[in-house]
Amino acid sequence: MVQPIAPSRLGVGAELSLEHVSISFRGVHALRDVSFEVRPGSVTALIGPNGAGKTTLFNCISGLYRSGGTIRLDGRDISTTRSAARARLGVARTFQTPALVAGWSVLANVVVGDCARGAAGPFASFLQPGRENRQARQAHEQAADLLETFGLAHLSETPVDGLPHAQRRRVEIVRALLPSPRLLLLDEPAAGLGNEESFPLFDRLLRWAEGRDMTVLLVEHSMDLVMKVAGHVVVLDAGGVIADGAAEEVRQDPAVIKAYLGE
Ligand SMILES: Nc1ncnc2c1ncn2[C@@H]1O[C@H](COP(=O)(O)OP(=O)(O)OP(=O)(O)O)[C@@H](O)[C@H]1O
Repeated sequence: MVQPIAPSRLGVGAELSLEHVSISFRGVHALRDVSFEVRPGSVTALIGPNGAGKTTLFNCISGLYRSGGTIRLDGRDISTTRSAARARLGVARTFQTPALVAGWSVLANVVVGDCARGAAGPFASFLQPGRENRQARQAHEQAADLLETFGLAHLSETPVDGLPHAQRRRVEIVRALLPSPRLLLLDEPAAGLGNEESFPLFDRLLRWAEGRDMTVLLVEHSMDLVMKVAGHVVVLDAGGVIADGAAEEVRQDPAVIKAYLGE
């Protein structure tokens, strides 16, 4: 099922391309020789049993971990680019457990996502007085629009602390969308949600993404959600890719069934 891509073709026309990505922690090979591509505008699911290396791969793509191998965004090698710079290039992510700032309102937590757009550096406000204010105002307006789209407008001024899990999850996704990322990495967005919550959330997300050229890479344990939204599925097991293809094919792949269910 895993069809190796010829090295000369790697990265051509792909939004994200991983070539021989590897990382070890004190002798444990969390990722070994991971190579696959994600097409522009697609939704790709990254699945695999617990400990397969999915979150580690997200940490490598977003730049939290430095891995071996090559990571390309739209053909550009970002393997040694710092995580803040990757964010400015359009890589956004969410975390397995929503990482929100305690004590801050929903709106404030979303507006923080705008820092990924601060590409101009510290001299920008000196060279263009008023620019920061304009940018902050724009970020607030866009955040308010997104909160409306995702059904959170009525909670705008509410501190995030007491919100139910499903709403915290939505706030984190909205924050990741604020800078209009080109590549969105979603780490288990349906964890703790039933289909009745995660399906409408994805309907909104995919409707929002239409016409925005956003590519989504999704780590997800809910196969219901994977089958609903992902055309392409990559399966990791023990740090290596064991399958890479169309969702329905991958689901029937004996190597995948064995990885999940054992012999
Ligand atoms: N910072 C780290 N230090 C040491 N080991 C790590 C570190 N990060 C990940 N690992 C190890 O790498 C392996 C892969 O972990 P990872 O969290 O990426 O798996 P996962 O597929 O996301 O699992 P799950 O589905 O349970 O979230 C595990 O053996 C884990 O213990």
